[in-house]
Amino acid sequence: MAISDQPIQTNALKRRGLMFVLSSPSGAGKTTIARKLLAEDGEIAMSVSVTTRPMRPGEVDGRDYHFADRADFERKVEDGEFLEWAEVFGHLYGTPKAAIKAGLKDGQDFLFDIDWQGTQQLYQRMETDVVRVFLLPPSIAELEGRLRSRNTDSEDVILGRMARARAEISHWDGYDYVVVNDDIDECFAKVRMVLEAERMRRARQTGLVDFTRELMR
Ligand SMILES: Nc1ncnc2c1ncn2[C@@H]1O[C@H](COP(=O)(O)OP(=O)(O)OP(=O)(O)O)[C@@H](O)[C@H]1O
Ligand SMILES: Nc1nc2c(ncn2[C@@H]2O[C@H](COP(=O)(O)O)[C@@H](O)[C@H]2O)c(=O)[nH]1
Repeated sequence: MAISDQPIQTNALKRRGLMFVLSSPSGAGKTTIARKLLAEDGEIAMSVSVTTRPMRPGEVDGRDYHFADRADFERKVEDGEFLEWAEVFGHLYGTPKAAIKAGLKDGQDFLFDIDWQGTQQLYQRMETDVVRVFLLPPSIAELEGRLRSRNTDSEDVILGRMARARAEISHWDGYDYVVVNDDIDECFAKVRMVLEAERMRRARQTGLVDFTRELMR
């Protein structure tokens, strides 16, 4: 059998990882979709942010966030340890730089649950690695219903999140893909399609040069 007649191991082709950003107004469902993606896709890992906000019941330090106090966070900003950072709802949130940069080189994909400010900063710094997906709720009433049924926040916090919702929605045009999260399964399927397609971008598939050279030999 000639070399070029052997089965092609396309899933073994080397590629650079990507930074998959999921943003939405608070309560639209990005955490829900992110958890499904992490459970069902073995090639993507969560980028775990540093935050100064208090831990919620059920959260685990190092898994959901790296929890830090303000002084520690500000020191990390000074030391240039973040790819991006922002203040959201009165607390600081930031993306640690070192692990992400090393992982991308090794073909690791990262999932980001960050807001529009962080997305803009990431895009400015790492444009070609970033894929930006924005989730919208089917309606404002449904958004409020989801925040309430989540049962994690006080009335004041819920009102604060609702007050910011319209401003957050106004950033929809800073994203590459926009998906309405009405039915969870449908939304998830669409988000997954975007991820699969983006993995096949020619520029990310660093193994294509050798592979096509071999095919053409
Ligand atoms: N398509 C959907 N239909 C009904 N409920 C949903 C849907 N998607 C998410 N939810 C529910 O809505 C609530 C809010 O979802 P989630 O916590 O994922 O939002 P979020 O965008 O991550 O919010 P935050 O920015 O505040 O972390 C959760 O209780 C979740 O189970
Ligand atoms: N710019 C960044 N935004 C972040 C980061 N991590 C989370 N977030 C956003 O904060 C709000 C609130 O999150 P919550 O977990 O406290 O409800 C939400 O919009 C997240 O997307 C980050 O590293 N950078």
